[in-house]
Amino acid sequence: MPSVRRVSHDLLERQGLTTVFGNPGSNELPFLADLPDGFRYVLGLHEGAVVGMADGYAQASGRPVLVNLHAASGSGNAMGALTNAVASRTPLVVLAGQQVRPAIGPEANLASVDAQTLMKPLVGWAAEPACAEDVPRALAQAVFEARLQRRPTYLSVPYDDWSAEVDDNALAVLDRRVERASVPGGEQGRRLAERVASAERPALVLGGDIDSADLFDDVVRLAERLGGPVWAAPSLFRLPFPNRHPLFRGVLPAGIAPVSEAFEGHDLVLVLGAPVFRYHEYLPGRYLPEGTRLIQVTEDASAAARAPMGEALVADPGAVVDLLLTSLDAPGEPSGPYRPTPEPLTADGSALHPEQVFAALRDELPEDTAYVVESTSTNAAWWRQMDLRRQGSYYFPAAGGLGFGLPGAVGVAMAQPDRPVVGVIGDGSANYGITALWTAAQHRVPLTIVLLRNGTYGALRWFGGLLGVPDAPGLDIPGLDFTRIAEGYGVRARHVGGAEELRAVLAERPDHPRLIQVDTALTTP
Ligand SMILES: Cc1ncc(Cn2c(C)c(CCOP(=O)(O)OP(=O)(O)O)sc2=O)c(N)n1
Ligand SMILES: [Ca+2]
Repeated sequence: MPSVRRVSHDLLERQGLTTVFGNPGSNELPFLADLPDGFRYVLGLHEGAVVGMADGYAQASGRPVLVNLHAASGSGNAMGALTNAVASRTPLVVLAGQQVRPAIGPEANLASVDAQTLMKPLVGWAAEPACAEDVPRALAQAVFEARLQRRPTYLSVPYDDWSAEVDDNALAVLDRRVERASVPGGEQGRRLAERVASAERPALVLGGDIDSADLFDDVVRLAERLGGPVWAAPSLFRLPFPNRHPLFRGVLPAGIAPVSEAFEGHDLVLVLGAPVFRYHEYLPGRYLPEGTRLIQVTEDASAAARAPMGEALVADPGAVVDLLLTSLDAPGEPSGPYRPTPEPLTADGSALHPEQVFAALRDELPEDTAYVVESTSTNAAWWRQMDLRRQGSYYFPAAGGLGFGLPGAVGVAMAQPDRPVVGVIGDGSANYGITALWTAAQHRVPLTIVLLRNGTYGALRWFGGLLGVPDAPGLDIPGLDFTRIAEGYGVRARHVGGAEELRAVLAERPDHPRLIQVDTALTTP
């Protein structure tokens, strides 16, 4: 009879989870034994980097990804990075090792006490099978839950289960096919189409799911058909619309009152592929202006259930976009030229203004470059200078948890080896996932990291002013040299002084990872 391990490896192979991101402990070794050909194990030196890389890889490949972590200590290290994966609705399957069952209750060393509770409420589903024979089915459930709910799942498996033998019943899970299909048909579809068609001043709000679901070009057609303004939903982690398109009004401010002000004068706000809304600063006010109706379309039932206002339709946004494009008879036409980019601001002294760095990226890198950004005081500069017009062009930590950027860039580059990938990372953020540089070097990932060094936690300086704590301690991070840190992890690095030198270096196309450090002036987010 086959072993739990053999059946589980077979299941993972059939479900396409053959790239495993991990950091092993002794509990995990029995699962890793006899990994079949075709499996690729990508080692990260810290679990935060492991999950960040897996998150980037899963987002860029559009497929669930297996993450193999050590019991409580490894799973605990992964929590911060998991907050981003939860917010970006990334389907990660986290498989953690566990002590043998008789050793869990007495809390022997490496026992993960109450393992499936440890990761809640972060993961959408967590379990520890009651017996070895149930492991293949539980693993299949973890994969299907992650894929259906688009949320990380967690499975804790005692390490002696993998060698246990299973009967033919356990093999039944190998042929399972589990899919979701939700298209608003009949009366639901007609009513929605009429509401949108009859709106006099509609506005569109687009979420990260639009980019994740590769609807980037479809929503441009829909927006040009509707003719109204388009916003990106607050707390943007993927770009859902060309940022210089004449209809694009930018990212909605993350406060209740300013969002309501933005909707003034619109009789219908159609929200596609976003929660309503992921506010940030607490700025109380009316949720919606008088006379404005909001309809949210999302396949995330929890997001639909928890929204504080408006109507919600739990459906596939892609199917709704198709429905509206078919039913709206307004011909629609391109809405004029894309907005030109302004001259980049400059800074006093030797440091560059972030806008000069971003203008160099825009001018010197190919149009299909994918950017993974984690620099929290330069968002305004970034959107003033960048001109992104392709699906999958922009990734940002979805829950604002630092430590996604650098590992995420490695993961995106591994998933899309034929696309230029650039990480734009602050000197504060870089430290939360720095060990991913080693993995990039080991796998010779073609990747450019642009390290913005302003010597401080710039965004917190700005928040300090906002919150009346201008002289908060612990905000300066002087003396970091990421060229030497990177070289220590095996990644070639250089410091560039001026804009022209930066442009010349960016124009090179190395086939290996590199880090470019540039001193930048502090700006406000
Ligand atoms: C895991 C984690 N720790 C701490 C923070 C708090 N934090 C921190 C520490 C920021 C400063 C980031 O500094 P940076 O150098 O990366 O970028 P800027 O200088 O452009 O702000 S922004 C922010 O929210 C966080 N978001 N996530
Ligand atoms: Ca900084």
